[in-house]
Amino acid sequence: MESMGVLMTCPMHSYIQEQLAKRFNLFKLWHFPSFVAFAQAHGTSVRAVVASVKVGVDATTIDSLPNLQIVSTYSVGYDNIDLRKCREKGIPVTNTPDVLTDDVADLAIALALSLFCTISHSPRRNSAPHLTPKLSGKAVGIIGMGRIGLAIAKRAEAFGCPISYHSRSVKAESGYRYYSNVLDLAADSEVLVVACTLTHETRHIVNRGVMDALGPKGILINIGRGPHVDEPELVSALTEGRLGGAGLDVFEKEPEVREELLRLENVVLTPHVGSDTVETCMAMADLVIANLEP
Ligand SMILES: O=CC(=O)O
Repeated sequence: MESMGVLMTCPMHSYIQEQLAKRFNLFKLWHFPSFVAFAQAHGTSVRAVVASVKVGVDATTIDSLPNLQIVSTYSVGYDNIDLRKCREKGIPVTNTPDVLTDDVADLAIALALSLFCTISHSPRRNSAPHLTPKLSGKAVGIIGMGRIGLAIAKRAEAFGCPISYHSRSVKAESGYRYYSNVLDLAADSEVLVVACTLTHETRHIVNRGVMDALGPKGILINIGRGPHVDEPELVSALTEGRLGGAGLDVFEKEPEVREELLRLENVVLTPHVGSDTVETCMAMADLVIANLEP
């Protein structure tokens, strides 16, 4: 029996590519001159699409694959998949939750720690005596108290940080202080971490008002999605000293990173690598494959 046709939207970690190739009739979209050319030649063979944060699945793609039965994304976020179209066509969408939670939470803490060090280093280059702000004990506000938000909270608690959060609903069992309003959360936080899902409602959830409420000593960490933060406003706030610093793993127009951000000394940047550890990439790949197998 011929194996199922699976389309990968973009290059991913070698392990997932190898594992998919072993089991399925794998098509790599980037080996074709265009999606149209691919769809004309092989569109009817595809029964599954494997997407990632880099290249998702839009309505045109879904409409061009008449035998599509499942979209499986190699990511926890599925904001770049047209869920409405999938729902309309009865196509299930799967993702890779849980297995990457620890890595993303680790990165949020790593960004906060290295950001404090960076802020302390820049004046030191001018040889003026300067003391380091410390992370321990800082009031941490988390936007989004899902799996990742909770894992960040647990880690920050170990640093003696009081934890507050904003999310769609109160998570009473967490025992952390809930804010129904992001502005108030920011005003009462010294470190504000974005860990929520990207939706229409959470786009630019960190706007100028929130940055100003966080203030000149405040630190913003974004391990969610770039569009959660109004980036031009972020650059102004950092440049004008209205915000203390930012640790960013995600950007508004990935893979591009705004020039100004690269030049600022009070930022630490990583190129959307929250789940890029060997163990987690393998676990994510195994989950994608398990989701595809009948
Ligand atoms: O950003 C990474 C993911 O959604 O897995």
